[in-house]
Amino acid sequence: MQHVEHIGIAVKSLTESNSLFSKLLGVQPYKQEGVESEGVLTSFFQTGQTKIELLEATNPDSPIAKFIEKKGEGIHHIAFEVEDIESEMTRLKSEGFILLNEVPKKGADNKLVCFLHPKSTNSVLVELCQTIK
Ligand SMILES: CC[C@H](C(=O)O)C(=O)SCCNC(=O)CCNC(=O)[C@H](O)C(C)(C)COP(=O)(O)OP(=O)(O)OC[C@H]1O[C@@H](n2cnc3c(N)ncnc32)[C@H](O)[C@@H]1OP(=O)(O)O
Ligand SMILES: [Co+2]
Repeated sequence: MQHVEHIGIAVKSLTESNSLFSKLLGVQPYKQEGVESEGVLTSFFQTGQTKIELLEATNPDSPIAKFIEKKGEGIHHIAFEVEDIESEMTRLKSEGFILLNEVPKKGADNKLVCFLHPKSTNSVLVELCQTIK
């Protein structure tokens, strides 16, 4: 695992939270991107080497909608940059971590991603990200 690539924050309104985080961070989001497969609209802020990813659900079945329904807005996941996502997935699986997808899937911000089940990571939803070259 390399650095923390982004921290994912579940929000009800991207418009409102974009404004709040722009004030908080002193920067504007550098991109907004929908990921239909996840039922999310994302907004990214660069904060040094790491990013803040705000996530709004675009349908009621979205993991973000379910999260907010159960827990309200807040930190949703931590994403780590990895060099080779497939070898990292193999390594983590052999270490007993539970992969939520067996094949890397297309995420936002030009990444291939995989998620680990929180029950195998001390209740922290972990995302692996590999930059698509
Ligand atoms: C990929 C695009 C973008 C990117 O960066 O590129 C994204 O980051 S998209 C982010 C949204 N997508 C995902 O989160 C995909 C992975 N998530 C899932 O598969 C589910 O959300 C899952 C399995 C984590 C939870 O599924 P579900 O909500 O259906 O199950 P439960 O509500 O029963 O939860 C089971 C258990 O997990 C706990 N939980 C749920 N979400 C989280 C969370 N974000 N962090 C920590 N723990 C979480 C929940 O409380 C339950 O625990 P229990 O003790 O049984 O109550
Ligand atoms: Co993410």
